[in-house]
Amino acid sequence: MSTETKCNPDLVRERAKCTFDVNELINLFYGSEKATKERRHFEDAVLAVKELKDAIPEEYLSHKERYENGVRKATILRDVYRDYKAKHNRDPPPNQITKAVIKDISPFLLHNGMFVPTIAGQGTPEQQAEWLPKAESMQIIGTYAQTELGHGSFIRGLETIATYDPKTEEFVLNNPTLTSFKWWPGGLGSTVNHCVVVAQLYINGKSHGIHPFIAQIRDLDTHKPLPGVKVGEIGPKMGFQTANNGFLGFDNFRIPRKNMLMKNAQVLKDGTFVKGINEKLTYGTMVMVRVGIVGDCSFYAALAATIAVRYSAVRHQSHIKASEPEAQILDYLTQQHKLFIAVASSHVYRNAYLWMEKMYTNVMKELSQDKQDNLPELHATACCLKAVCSRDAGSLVEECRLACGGHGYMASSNLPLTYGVTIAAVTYEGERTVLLLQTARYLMKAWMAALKGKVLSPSVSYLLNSLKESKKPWQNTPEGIVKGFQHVSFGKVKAAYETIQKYMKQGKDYEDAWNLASVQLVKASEAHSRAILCEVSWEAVCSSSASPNLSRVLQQLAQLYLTYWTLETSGDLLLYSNITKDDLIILRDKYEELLVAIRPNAVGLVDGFDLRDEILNSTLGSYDGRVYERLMEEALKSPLNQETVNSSFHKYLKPMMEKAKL
Ligand SMILES: CCCCC/C=C/C(=O)SCCNC(=O)CCNC(=O)[C@H](O)C(C)(C)COP(=O)(O)OP(=O)(O)OC[C@H]1O[C@@H](n2cnc3c(N)ncnc32)[C@H](O)[C@@H]1OP(=O)(O)O
Ligand SMILES: Cc1cc2nc3c(=O)[nH]c(=O)nc-3n(C[C@H](O)[C@H](O)[C@H](O)COP(=O)(O)OP(=O)(O)OC[C@H]3O[C@@H](n4cnc5c(N)ncnc54)[C@H](O)[C@@H]3O)c2cc1C
Repeated sequence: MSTETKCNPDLVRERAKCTFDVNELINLFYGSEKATKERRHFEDAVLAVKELKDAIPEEYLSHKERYENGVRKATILRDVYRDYKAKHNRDPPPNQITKAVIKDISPFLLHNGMFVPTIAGQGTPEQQAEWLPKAESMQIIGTYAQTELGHGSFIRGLETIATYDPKTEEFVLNNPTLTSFKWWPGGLGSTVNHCVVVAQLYINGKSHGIHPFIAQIRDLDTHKPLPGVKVGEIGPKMGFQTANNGFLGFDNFRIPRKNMLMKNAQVLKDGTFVKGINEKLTYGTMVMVRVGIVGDCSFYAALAATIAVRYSAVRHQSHIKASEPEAQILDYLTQQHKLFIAVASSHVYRNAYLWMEKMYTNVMKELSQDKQDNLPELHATACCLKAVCSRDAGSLVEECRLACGGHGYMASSNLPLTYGVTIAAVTYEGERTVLLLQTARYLMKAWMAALKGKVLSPSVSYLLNSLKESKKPWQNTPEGIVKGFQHVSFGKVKAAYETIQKYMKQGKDYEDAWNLASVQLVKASEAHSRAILCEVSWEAVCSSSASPNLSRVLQQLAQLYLTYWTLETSGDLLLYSNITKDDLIILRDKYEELLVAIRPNAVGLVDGFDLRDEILNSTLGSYDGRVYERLMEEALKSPLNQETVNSSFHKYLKPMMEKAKL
């Protein structure tokens, strides 16, 4: 963290006002004092590498240069990770320092994030022994190639074909149509030489569904595509410019039998297909990544909030009272309304992520003992939390950007890029609506079980309680609000179920009735997610080991989240809970009181995310608050400012002006 020697005086004053120990918050947020120390130590090691610093901002580079610079830095970063591991005999601690180096998305994201985990999760011990050492040491570089031009959401509809040839004991990979071409995989464009390819398995003309295969697609020495492989990059996008997303097609491309990842299903030498215990285990990597995305949402909300809150403390505009100097924009209640929800949401997502991570670890342990009972709950919960947190986080980042006025539109604020990256998660790893409908399937089943009085899984057990408690009066307490959100979810689940029944009674089949009820089903899933987020985050705050000073502020943040969403969804609460208009007025006042109570700690709270200037990468959000100086310094880096007169003057402007005289 930078020193306060040249700090903007407003920020110095803000920090002096803070009522809690910022270091305590940092340690709590990241797990412990030791975790903070180790993370900072690793970040120091990365930032000490001079070659990782960019000479000019990436925005001035061409698409190609930007990618090449990304690969250059990703390889150096990889060395730092390797050296750390060799020295400390363990992986570096969880950190976000890649953001300080790559800024956008690493071309190795899919290698580390999905290629290696898929081998680990879907490979047999022999396959793991063969591929993991090479992949983990980067002797080979891979990606996860599932989505195609024609299909992303509906993966049973994928068209890439893997036909088993028992004579040679090989699979023959083919992409028979344009729509079957793989499209999107990160790193595929020009970086990787291997990939996990998800393809339809055919044996003796019979389809056996989709399975993961490892294919080497480029020569390890020349990096040229191997014969039978057509591969390239898909071009510029809204964000993810350095992720190197690519396309891929195979033409009678052969891979050995052992390259089908066979932890779940197997193909024996003679072509016998051995089914796995549950074909959905093939989707396992996606579940893992969806859980991780909830944690990413916490980071992006924290990053945007840090930039916007610090900027709002430094920025003065207009007067609250005519007799007083221009106010810090952070003093406007409307600004607090825009920003504090981002601070609060980052904590909520963090707690939800930790809760989901525990659920994931438990289910993985159970699966290793062939126990699958809790897999549907894990899948349903990961789907809806990923869907809701990513959409909300995208909106929060955009709100933080707008809250920075014109300067928020500058690339150098880092808010436009952050928005592009955050919002991508609404689509990748399962499109939002599609995932919410997966959760709705689970909710409908849970509802039917509730009607029969059966015991429900913990995350939906409130459906049974709500059935019993629906007559109890509303309570204006955090616990009462949590119950209120559960009642809303209960009401929406019930309504969606009854709508399906209504259509079926009218003669529709279940699928059509489902489609006709699907707007309600999506809303029921959203309400279920909100109930989980509220319950989990409130419980986390209540059971935290924080000191009284910090605990007070964390409770304020959690209550802000609960109250914000109560007011945002008041119509639903009026419909489905026993809240009254008077309760809503009390809560509106409470919300405004919370904004005022949080205000003195706003800067301390974002300092508590402990995001270094290099990670923030923002002219507006740095620790010292030198906003205007940085804006000018960055502007002066523009290539257009490296010459007094640009050649376009002589080529175009002057001739135009002279023509105009004639
Ligand atoms: C490191 C960060 C990298 C970020 C870069 C991005 C990478 C990517 O985007 S990779 C590509 C990601 N792609 C997707 O996420 C595709 C989304 N689609 C799906 O996951 C599936 O197609 C589906 C789940 C939407 C539907 O699958 P389908 O086979 O058609 O299943 P049904 O709808 O018929 O449901 C059957 C049954 O299976 C259960 N189920 C589905 N998925 C899972 C799962 N992962 N785990 C456990 N169970 C699962 C589902 O709940 C149904 O159960 P029942 O209701 O009991 O029948
Ligand atoms: C930045 C980024 C990185 C990515 N990286 C990878 C990667 O590394 N590897 C990889 O394999 N893939 C990757 N993807 C692809 C990604 O996983 C898919 O784009 C995603 O799963 C959505 O699928 P789709 O594009 O087919 O959307 P579609 O399904 O075509 O969605 C279009 C619309 O149709 C609606 N829709 C579709 N099906 C239904 C339904 N059943 N019911 C109701 N509505 C429906 C959706 O709600 C949406 O509104 C990436 C995508 C992005 C944006």
